[in-house]
Amino acid sequence: MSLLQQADLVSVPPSRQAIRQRVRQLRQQLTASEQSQAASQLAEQVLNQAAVIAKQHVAVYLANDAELATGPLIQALWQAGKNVYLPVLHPFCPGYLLFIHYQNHTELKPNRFGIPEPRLNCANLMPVAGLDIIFTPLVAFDAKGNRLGMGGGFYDRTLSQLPANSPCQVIGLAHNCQQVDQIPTESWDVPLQQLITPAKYFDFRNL
Ligand SMILES: Nc1nc2c(c(=O)[nH]1)N(C=O)[C@@H](CNc1ccc(C(=O)N[C@@H](CCC(=O)O)C(=O)O)cc1)CN2
Ligand SMILES: Nc1ncnc2c1ncn2[C@@H]1O[C@H](COP(=O)(O)OP(=O)(O)OP(=O)(O)O)[C@@H](O)[C@H]1O
Repeated sequence: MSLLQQADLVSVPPSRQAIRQRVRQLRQQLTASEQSQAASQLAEQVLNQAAVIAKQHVAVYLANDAELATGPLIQALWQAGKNVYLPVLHPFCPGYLLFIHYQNHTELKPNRFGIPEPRLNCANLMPVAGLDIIFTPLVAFDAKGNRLGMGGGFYDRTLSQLPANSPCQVIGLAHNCQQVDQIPTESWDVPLQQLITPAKYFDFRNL
């Protein structure tokens, strides 16, 4: 075995920042047709899950940075009669998200990251604990359900508000190429219970 190979065996696992950079680059290389096929497959996968069928209040996101697109999923959820909510950056509690009811006619405005979000309106606000499912975006995940996001801690902070015995299910959505061997975790990370890619359903509970 060469010295180079030996060095490889003891090499430190990639850092969170290195994983972010590599996986963001990988998903940005998906073609427009791969993206749109993935988005349609996702909608089909999600609507077939027992975990989703009986649920009413579902938080989704609008894709940014080559994330798995949710257009077809949102249409399918609406068609199935579900209430759909989108994350909005909290105006007074920095780093937290609020969830706002999203309907066909809802006006959207880009937030400071350029991601479209509904206007804040108390009448359309759903408390986190009132959601049945929160579909989260993410940059990378591993086989244990660890989740790495864009680095703002928005979902980690917001999900940490859920009571320990909450029936709300936290389900990651990602392209297949976003799975990595191992994510180095931090104390504040909120792991995923389930994750859906266009090809596969992962259940990380009772691992
Ligand atoms: N689609 C989607 N919506 C979401 C999230 C997300 O990850 N995806 N978020 C999940 O938390 C929140 C927003 N968090 C974000 C954090 C960083 C960047 C981002 O693009 N960062 C740039 C630097 C931009 C800047 O500093 O102005 C970068 O890292 O290149 C985007 C969203 C709420 N909504
Ligand atoms: N529950 C929390 N309370 C306070 N700070 C937090 C909490 N969760 C995360 N943070 C802070 O947020 C910052 C970013 O966290 P991290 O890199 O894990 O975000 P991320 O998972 O990539 O992003 P996101 O959750 O928005 O998708 C960290 O500096 C961390 O200290």
